[in-house]
Amino acid sequence: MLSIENLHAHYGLSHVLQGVSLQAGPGEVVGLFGRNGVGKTTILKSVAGWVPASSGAIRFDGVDLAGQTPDAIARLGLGLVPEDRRIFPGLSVEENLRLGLRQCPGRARRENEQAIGQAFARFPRLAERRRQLGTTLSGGEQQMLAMARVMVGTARLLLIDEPTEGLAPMIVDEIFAIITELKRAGLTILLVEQNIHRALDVADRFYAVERGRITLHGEAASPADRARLMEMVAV
Ligand SMILES: Nc1ncnc2c1ncn2[C@@H]1O[C@H](COP(=O)(O)OP(=O)(O)OP(=O)(O)O)[C@@H](O)[C@H]1O
Repeated sequence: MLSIENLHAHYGLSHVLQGVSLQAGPGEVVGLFGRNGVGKTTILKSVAGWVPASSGAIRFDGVDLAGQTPDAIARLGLGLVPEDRRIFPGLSVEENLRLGLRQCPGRARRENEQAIGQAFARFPRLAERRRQLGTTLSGGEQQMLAMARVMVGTARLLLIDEPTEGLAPMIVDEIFAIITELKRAGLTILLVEQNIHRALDVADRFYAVERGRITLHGEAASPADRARLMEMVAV
């Protein structure tokens, strides 16, 4: 479904991704782990077209994503839930949610309304606050809104960047419950998460990143692979 081969990316002269290769199959949850600043976010942003690849290939269902705009990539069915959540402060909760519909311009209005209805049914807290400005939401609610916004589109692959960062433990549970539900619904997910144990409980496989390279990959269910990962990311 997603295949990244020998991806390189730069910020100016800084060579941030130095030959990343990874795969995610249909319906898989794949964890992406590593210390701060090793390039995890840049991998997600390259896939979503927010950061251009210097070289290498990114294919989604066989389609080469090179040179495509973020909007075009989103319309192919790739949804990025960024770390900073990108909730528009001047827009209401519902207006923020409806921005997700821009990714499916050809879809019937009735289907769009159904998707909005389903999102509000799934996130009753957002439904209660639908007319409030996005900025009045708590961090957890903003994260839910960011996830709901990609869910109302036609995304089949979600790229989720540190969804539980800065959230209280109870809300973290809720976010992981949502990710588990998305997995059950058959979505493919590439998940960057500092809370490695929790992420491994929902993931099928994982990759570890060090200085812009993948240095380990393994099965989430394998105690030996988990032990190797924990050894590597331990400070
Ligand atoms: N817009 C940018 N311009 C220049 N350098 C950047 C930019 N964004 C990130 N970097 C640098 O690129 C490197 C990789 O950053 P990236 O955010 O991909 O890492 P990360 O593994 O996701 O880390 P974190 O967990 O801190 O988000 C870091 O050294 C970072 O400082």
